[in-house]
Amino acid sequence: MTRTVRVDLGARSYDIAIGAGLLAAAGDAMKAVLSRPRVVIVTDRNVADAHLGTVEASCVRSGIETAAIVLPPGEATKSFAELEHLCGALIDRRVGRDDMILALGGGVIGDLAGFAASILRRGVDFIQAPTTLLAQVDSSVGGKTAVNVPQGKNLIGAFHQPRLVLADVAALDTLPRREVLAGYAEVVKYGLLGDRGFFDWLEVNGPALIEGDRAARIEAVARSCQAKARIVAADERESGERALLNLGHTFGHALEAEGGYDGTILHGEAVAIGMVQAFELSARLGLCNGQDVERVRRHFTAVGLPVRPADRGLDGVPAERLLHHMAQDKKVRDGRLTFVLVRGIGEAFVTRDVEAPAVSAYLSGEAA
Ligand SMILES: NC(=O)c1ccc[n+]([C@@H]2O[C@H](COP(=O)([O-])OP(=O)(O)OC[C@H]3O[C@@H](n4cnc5c(N)ncnc54)[C@H](O)[C@@H]3O)[C@@H](O)[C@H]2O)c1
Ligand SMILES: O=C(O)C(=O)C[C@@H](O)[C@H](O)[C@H](O)COP(=O)(O)O
Ligand SMILES: [Zn+2]
Repeated sequence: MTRTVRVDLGARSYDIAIGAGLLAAAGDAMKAVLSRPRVVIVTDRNVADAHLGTVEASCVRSGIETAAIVLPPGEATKSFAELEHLCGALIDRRVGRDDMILALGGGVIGDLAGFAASILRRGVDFIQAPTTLLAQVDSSVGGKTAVNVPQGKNLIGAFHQPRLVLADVAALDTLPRREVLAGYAEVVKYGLLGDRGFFDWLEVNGPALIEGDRAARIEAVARSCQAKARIVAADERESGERALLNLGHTFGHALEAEGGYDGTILHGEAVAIGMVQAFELSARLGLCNGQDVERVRRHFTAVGLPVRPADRGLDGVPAERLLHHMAQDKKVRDGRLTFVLVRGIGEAFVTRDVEAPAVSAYLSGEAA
């Protein structure tokens, strides 16, 4: 059975369909949002090998013409160079304002193709068909699109909402385990930021979900999308509450920049470590009790996620270097860092009241 979550954004509202086998029926599902029967599919080599044929065959059955652009896999593809290459390829295929771009892949493809769609001819529609757990629970929803630059993550981008999201959990059957775990970190994020009951549920059901249990995956994707859809509908452009979705990301993005986007550390792994750090800093500031910090650390460790920079060989990075990366964070206001901290599991909040020396002391391992 397909579950549907609506993202309520007035004229830019859209549905997220969640179920098993949706890629095989993508043609019919997309028809309602196409101006003409043509879709240009942007994907990466791994996803093309596993799923492109299924989507193309479905489009043929539905009378939709397709063209495919296949990019290299990995975080390095979310770059200016690949953006230029992709825009050129879309223009060569004469993609116009009445065409539809289909982002078929993980967060890298969704963020890059979505950004290309936002700037091509000043805006072309796109559909997200997320094929990683991370993309199904997070990146395909909410309209943040971007590329990375050497100075930091997602620093060049735009808000551009998709017209439809097709989250086929059957596509996750071919996803490598390390990628499943990285996506799982963003699932846990929803529990940690605002839903203690969901975290309780994940402590019980997380291991089965990771092993491939379909029902658990559908439930986790649907609950995550419901949480994200509610926050995005309330604060589309991140002027307030949406910043909660950045829990763990101020620390995590600094680690990713240090890692050089070469696979040393995956986004979800950086977010897992970053969330533990947000809990540890909160406890150090007297905001959160130590039992909740330990519970988060224990759950991540139990499922096989990293909990400290050393778990990905990123220990020993000087605190000043990490703070230098954090100074590029999009949440900085008036030169002050903004942190998402916690009063406990399910109780995150946004604050500008943390002084850089306190963060530096924590990152340097100085006694509290
Ligand atoms: N826009 C947002 O709101 C948002 C939210 C969270 C993360 N992100 C971004 O998402 C990116 C990470 O996305 P990701 O974790 O999906 O990584 P990814 O897109 O790099 O995909 C991970 C790997 O899995 C492969 N893959 C994808 N689907 C597959 C499948 N079904 N079977 C086999 N292999 C498959 C890919 O080729 C790649 O090698 C980061 O750049 C992060 O910043 C954006
Ligand atoms: O959708 C959001 O808002 C998020 O913050 C979701 C994050 O998981 C995601 O990694 C996002 O791309 C980070 O945004 P950024 O603005 O910090 O680059
Ligand atoms: Zn993220």
